[in-house]
Amino acid sequence: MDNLSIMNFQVYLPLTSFKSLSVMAGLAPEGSQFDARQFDAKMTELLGTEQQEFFTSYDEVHESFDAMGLQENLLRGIYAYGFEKPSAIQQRGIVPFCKGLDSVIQQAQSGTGKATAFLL
Ligand SMILES: Nc1ncnc2c1ncn2[C@@H]1O[C@H](COP(=O)(O)OP(=O)(O)OP(=O)(O)O)[C@@H](O)[C@H]1O
Repeated sequence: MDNLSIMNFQVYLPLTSFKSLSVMAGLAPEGSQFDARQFDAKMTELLGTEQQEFFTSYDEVHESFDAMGLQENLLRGIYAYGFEKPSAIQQRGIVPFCKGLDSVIQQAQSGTGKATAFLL
């Protein structure tokens, strides 16, 4: 099985997805330091701002580190470390991170380069 067939594709969440987290806030266990009212107030404040733009999927695939438009010194570090080609999840996840999207969620089998993508 290759990396692609086991990958659950990344989803980019808009801030509006915090609505569901706000519902979860009511589930904080007794004695928890978590203050659901403060959380709800913060989310209401965030949701009141203009945060309309979001993606539910992301189609761009960068098959080489060169094609990702990374900073020169980062690129040199990657090659100096011995990485020649990004893994499947890296081909899809590094650039959206760099673009500063609100949330990037990726899921893939152990050892496929998730932590490395996050660190880059
Ligand atoms: N593009 C690449 N080329 C070569 N080696 C790589 C590349 N990306 C990651 N690696 C190496 O593969 C190994 C696994 O990478 P990493 O820890 O990022 O995977 P992971 O998906 O986060 O694993 P886990 O789910 O077990 O934490 C590490 O030794 C890492 O240095």
